[in-house]
Amino acid sequence: MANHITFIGAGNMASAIIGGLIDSGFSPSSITATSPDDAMLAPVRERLGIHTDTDNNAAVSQADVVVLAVKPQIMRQVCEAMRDSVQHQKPLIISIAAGLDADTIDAWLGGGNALVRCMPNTPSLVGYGASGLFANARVSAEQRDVATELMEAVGIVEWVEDEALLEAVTAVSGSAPAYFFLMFEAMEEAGVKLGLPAATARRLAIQTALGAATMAKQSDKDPATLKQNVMSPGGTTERAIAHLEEANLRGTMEEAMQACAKRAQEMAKELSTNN
Ligand SMILES: NC(=O)c1ccc[n+]([C@@H]2O[C@H](COP(=O)([O-])OP(=O)(O)OC[C@H]3O[C@@H](n4cnc5c(N)ncnc54)[C@H](O)[C@@H]3O)[C@@H](O)[C@H]2O)c1
Ligand code: PRO
Repeated sequence: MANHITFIGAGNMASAIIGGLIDSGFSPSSITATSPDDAMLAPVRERLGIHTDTDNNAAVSQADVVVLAVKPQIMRQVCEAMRDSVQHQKPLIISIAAGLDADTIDAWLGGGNALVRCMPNTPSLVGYGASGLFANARVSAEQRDVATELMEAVGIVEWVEDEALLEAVTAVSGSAPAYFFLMFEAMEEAGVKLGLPAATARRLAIQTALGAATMAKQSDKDPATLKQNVMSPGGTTERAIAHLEEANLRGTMEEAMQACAKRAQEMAKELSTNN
């Protein structure tokens, strides 16, 4: 594992990853998080016991891993302002920013960097994250292991060898928590129309999703078989599933995920040229 990890940005995703690292035994004294606003850093410092700094360059100068966790729209200005310290220190760079390709970030940091691009998701906050990772040619096998260990602290990790596949990862896991939250909203609304109190419908829907996901993860049966096991011939589930198939749920999911991946592509273009 790394000796010292610096997080540039101390927001939702950075706090989630830091929390996971500490829970998995990484020493808080080996972690620094930065933000220009010390008022944002105080709760992180107090809750997690890590170092904080309002100076990105000072924080980079002691790190062997630097995680870029600021919003994509300000990434260029943040990277260019710490270019000299990155070039001097040569840490492993891990960017979790959506839609910014490895070469663009590397160039903003002065070039020649070992850089991993990561697409995490918000369930990292509760240790159930799913991250897709891509390494540029300068990343060593040991640095890959460091990145894997870092992101496995908050969930599962899948490496892709073609950077463009991070767009697919964004569609399948990065943005996908929102698809399930939409499903919870819809199920709660429908449950209320069927007469249940909203809180009851919500609790039942969420617990059912948790149960279904846990079964799908633990079972050696594929999702189609698990689905079939719920569907008694001529029964209630068969009727509901037939309705979802007729309404083209599969086609709608495909279109939504294509739109997501396309937007990731557009963002990469917009952010690398207009940033
Ligand atoms: N939220 C998601 O679902 C999600 C999923 C995948 C990837 N991401 C990526 O994660 C990154 C962070 O997202 P987030 O949701 O944690 O955002 P956030 O707004 O919660 O956190 C951003 C942090 O950056 C800090 N910051 C601003 N300017 C800075 C500067 N000059 N130097 C250092 N820190 C600075 C802010 O104080 C804040 O703590 C983004 O690039 C986003 O694309 C987010
Ligand atoms: N949230 C970010 C977005 O919606 C990136 C993946 C999840 O752009």
